[in-house]
Amino acid sequence: MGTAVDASAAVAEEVTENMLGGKKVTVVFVLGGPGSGKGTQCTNIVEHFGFTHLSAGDLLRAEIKSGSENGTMIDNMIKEGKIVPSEVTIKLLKEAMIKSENDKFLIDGFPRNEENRAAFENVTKISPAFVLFFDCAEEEMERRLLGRNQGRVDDNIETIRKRFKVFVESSLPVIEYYSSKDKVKKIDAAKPIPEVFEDVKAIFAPYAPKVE
Ligand SMILES: Nc1ncnc2c1ncn2[C@@H]1O[C@H](COP(=O)(O)OP(=O)(O)OP(=O)(O)O)[C@@H](O)[C@H]1O
Ligand SMILES: Nc1ccn([C@@H]2O[C@H](COP(=O)(O)O)[C@@H](O)[C@H]2O)c(=O)n1
Ligand SMILES: [Mg+2]
Repeated sequence: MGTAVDASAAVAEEVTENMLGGKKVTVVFVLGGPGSGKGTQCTNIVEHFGFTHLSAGDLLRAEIKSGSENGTMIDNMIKEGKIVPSEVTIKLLKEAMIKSENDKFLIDGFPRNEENRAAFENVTKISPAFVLFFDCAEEEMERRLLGRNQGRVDDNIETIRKRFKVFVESSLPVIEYYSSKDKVKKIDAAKPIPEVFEDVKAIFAPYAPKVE
């Protein structure tokens, strides 16, 4: 009797694990300091491994452009390098995952602080398969951001310094949290782009689409 109950509980857990919008999803969090190369490598991962890339920053910038009621607040937060309240960002991520036909997601730049992490877990019940952490020195990240030339309102030296401070004080503890759960795969992101991708590829090999 005890065994039967245990077995059905295990099955139920498997069925409900990481379910969202009626599908079982795989989520990889992609973290690293501003300019560490998260977006650049996500583009490569999408091409080679069939994931959908959801950048929290891009979703927030799209929300500003859409004329949403939260637009002014988000714009002010981004200009100051501050973290937008979790409910706003999680709503955007959740909607994007449900709308997508894919079931494998790279969530780039999220969770950025403990509030992001705990709220995402509470709202979605999703745990990441792992956390990809792009490790890079501030000096190199600063050089990259100042040379990015994509017209971002936060790519100026004052905001960059604020973003570095937020990363150290609020985002590194999230990486430490997942590290304590043995979920972090750390990449040396100071290397040239193709070399970083070689290291990324080794990690994603188990997720390669099957060739029929
Ligand atoms: N390994 C690398 N070596 C040199 N330049 C790089 C490398 N990776 C990315 N870059 C360049 O650095 C800049 C920042 O890269 P990217 O936008 O991917 O960083 P990010 O981590 O997404 O930053 P943010 O958190 O600000 O969105 C871009 O101009 C990109 O071309
Ligand atoms: N979880 C997040 C992610 C981002 N932001 C805000 O967007 C800015 C830009 O993010 P990028 O990942 O594109 O660099 C970031 O500095 C924050 O202001 C956020 O609030 N929460
Ligand atoms: Mg980015």
